[in-house]
Amino acid sequence: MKIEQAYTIVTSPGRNFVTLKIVTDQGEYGIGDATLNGREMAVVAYLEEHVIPTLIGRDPQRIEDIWHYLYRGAYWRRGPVTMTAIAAVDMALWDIKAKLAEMPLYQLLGGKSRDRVMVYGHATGRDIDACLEEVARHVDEGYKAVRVQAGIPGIASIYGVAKKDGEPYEPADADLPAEHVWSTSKYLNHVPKLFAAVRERFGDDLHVLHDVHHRLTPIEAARLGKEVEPYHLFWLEDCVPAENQEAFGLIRQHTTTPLAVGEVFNSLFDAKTLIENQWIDYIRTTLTHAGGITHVRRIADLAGLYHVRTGFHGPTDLSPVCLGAAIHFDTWVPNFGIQEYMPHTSATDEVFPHDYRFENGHFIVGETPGHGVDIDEQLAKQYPYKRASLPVNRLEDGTLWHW
Ligand SMILES: O=C(O)[C@H](O)[C@@H](O)[C@H](O)[C@H](O)CO
Ligand SMILES: [Mg+2]
Repeated sequence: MKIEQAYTIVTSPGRNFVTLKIVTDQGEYGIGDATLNGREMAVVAYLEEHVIPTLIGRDPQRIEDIWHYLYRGAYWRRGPVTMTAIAAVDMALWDIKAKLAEMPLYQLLGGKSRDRVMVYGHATGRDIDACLEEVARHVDEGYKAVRVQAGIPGIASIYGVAKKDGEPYEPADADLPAEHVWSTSKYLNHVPKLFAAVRERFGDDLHVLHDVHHRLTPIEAARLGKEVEPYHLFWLEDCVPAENQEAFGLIRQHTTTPLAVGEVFNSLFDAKTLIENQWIDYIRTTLTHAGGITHVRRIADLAGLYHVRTGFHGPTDLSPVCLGAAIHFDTWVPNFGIQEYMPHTSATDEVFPHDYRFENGHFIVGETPGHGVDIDEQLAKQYPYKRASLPVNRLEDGTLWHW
């Protein structure tokens, strides 16, 4: 069996998605997600110019060999563009292999470790009251876990909070990056009040999470972790930028609040020190941005040795192809923690027909051979690519900060 053809499909049903389709000489095909939010066309160019021409004629069943060919063979290792391109190939090849085996992907990985996959949804509001209403809506819809992000008095625009209450949040909202103003002290003073209000209204059973989105220093993160300890967060996410993995050692010494990190990682080596020192509790790296199933499986296996569980990234800027494959992975992986879930628009769901379903706060994996997600290429053509950039943050004095 040979790979006969491979091509990228760029579509924007509300937001941009990049999909790689690989077709064999026997007519079987697989698809992989190659979406890197705000940098989509860099991955398209990498795939079209450097990856696809080397795939033609190869045996699609040799997933491991193709992975190493693309990783080692490039000489230039790692990086989000390279690893997203490799991930798309890997996901498409696992899709093909599972279709050939006539099995849903989770069976090939080792079968079910659980019947359903717990997810967390996003509650966001311009102020605490609006945010609590959104938490209530999620609880009514059956969610067992909710991420809570509220506007901060004195900060006009902040990550995770929609411009208007009730609207879906979409960060890549401008052709060129919007500029926001950030104040660490206003943020740190407000967040504990938010979680006090959440616990007072919803009691102890609901799992609550919070995303700091990389904006603190280690000692500030330690303070926040300590101050929210009484509210028993499921996790505190990305409390500092993580290029310097040692920084987490300091945070860990100060707080028992569980720590999650890794949505921007693209390699096992981004997480190795964090995992081996047991400085984190959840690893968030998902399939699309870190070399696909083949590589993320290695990360999860290492994590399992150190009591670190998975908590895959799942915003709307990963396509249903990534989400579908992730649900298979989540259903199998022994050290599963939780799966992030931001519902896609109905236009996106139509372009990407899928067999996973949401039920009572959980995803239920489908039984279709492969990863269970397809793309309607005709419909995809109706939504042309439109450049969209993520915002940047500046401190009140104008210094460029982390967004
Ligand atoms: O926890 C999350 O879901 C993330 O922080 C996202 O919302 C990122 O900001 C987005 O993926 C950037 O493109
Ligand atoms: Mg995040």
